[in-house]
Amino acid sequence: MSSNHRLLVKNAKQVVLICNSGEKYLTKHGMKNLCVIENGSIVIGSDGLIKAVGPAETIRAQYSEAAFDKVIDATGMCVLPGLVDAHTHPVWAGDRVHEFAMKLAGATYMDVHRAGGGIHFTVEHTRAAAALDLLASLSSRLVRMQRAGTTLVECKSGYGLELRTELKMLEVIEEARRTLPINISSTYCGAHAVPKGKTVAEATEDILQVQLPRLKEQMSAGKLRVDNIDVFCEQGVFDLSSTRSILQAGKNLGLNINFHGDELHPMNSAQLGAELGALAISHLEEVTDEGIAAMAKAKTAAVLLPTTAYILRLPQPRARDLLEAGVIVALGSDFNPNAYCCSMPIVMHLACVNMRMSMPEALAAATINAALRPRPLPHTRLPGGQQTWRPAGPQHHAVGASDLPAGRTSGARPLRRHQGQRRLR
Ligand SMILES: N=CN[C@@H](CCC(=O)O)C(=O)O
Ligand SMILES: [Zn+2]
Repeated sequence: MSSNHRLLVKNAKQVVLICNSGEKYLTKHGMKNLCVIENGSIVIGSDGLIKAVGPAETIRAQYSEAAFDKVIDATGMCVLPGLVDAHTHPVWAGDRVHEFAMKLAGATYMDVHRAGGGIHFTVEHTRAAAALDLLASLSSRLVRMQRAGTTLVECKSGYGLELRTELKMLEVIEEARRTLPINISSTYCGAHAVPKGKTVAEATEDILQVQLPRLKEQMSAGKLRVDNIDVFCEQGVFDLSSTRSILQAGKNLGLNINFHGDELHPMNSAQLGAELGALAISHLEEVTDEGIAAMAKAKTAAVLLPTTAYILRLPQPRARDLLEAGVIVALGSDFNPNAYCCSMPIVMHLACVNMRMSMPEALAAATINAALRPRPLPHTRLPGGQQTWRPAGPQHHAVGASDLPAGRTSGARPLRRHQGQRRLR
């Protein structure tokens, strides 16, 4: 073998594969027994994709004639897949540090929200901000995330609550996606709160009749890529029925349903998500046993956010119950002006200490499971050669980010079994 390869990472004490049989997600026992190669090496081809992973001896023999642009001696080190952050609100302006004092003095999240602060405060500042300034602050936040190991991040809009600013936020996310060396899954969250001066019914109508049709236009014209639709389904925000209509309308546009549910009150969001074929539901601090069973059956992922329970002093999400029931459990930082955490390692740490997940479970939740996305069905050609996904549903298998370049992957890459592999417990 004598072609030029981009990189050889050799002699790592451990190469953590997470899984090795092309799994698209892990549950239960699969999350407890991760696949690890002791003393392993990795070859990256000139296209940036992983060409081979295996015991150092095997790779040495197979690639003895190969030339590498770069060689990293990883002796004594552990090689992990890129981390995946499944829930963030990283596009915003306006510092909410003053609310921390209010919360320490006893105000709840909804007290602040009802008093016109919280999301409303951020909406006011984000509406007034220039797109370039939002892009600059988003970029520096994404760089911080990347420095902490994140290679794929879900980014939401949701601080506009009207067409102009929601589009501005999605365009900023699109620009970051196009230009920054981090992978992004983009989420339209126009139903993050009911805007001041509107009722829930009016806000829902605006989303259904104004915002979503315009989003569809922008997507069809190839100006915007949006992957998911989100709603904050909560008492005093969007009720179950308005949540249903917005999510269903998003699904009809081909967006994956990925929404905030059962956070502060049991809303039966989990059951609704399962029924609609949601890809994921975030928070779930107040999920019921019935909701857990429905999510396990529908293969709807639970995105747990340990920073939220920490900062808001909420009950911890029921990670153990979700795991035991066989739900696909993922993790996210919930980075937002109220929970300022860019680091998935800290999120994993909190998940272990406060939610009683094991280290292998937390790693699987922050890699393969957080990269869950629906399998692309046969492409539908749109005018202009653009391609689209068919709507997600529980019948579709999820796939990991396995078509991403090496160093930007989630670890959800099918790998061959090699001698010397073992399970990490
Ligand atoms: N719960 C709703 N949304 C965010 C908080 C957003 C904000 O407070 O600005 C969350 O996921 O925690
Ligand atoms: Zn959120």
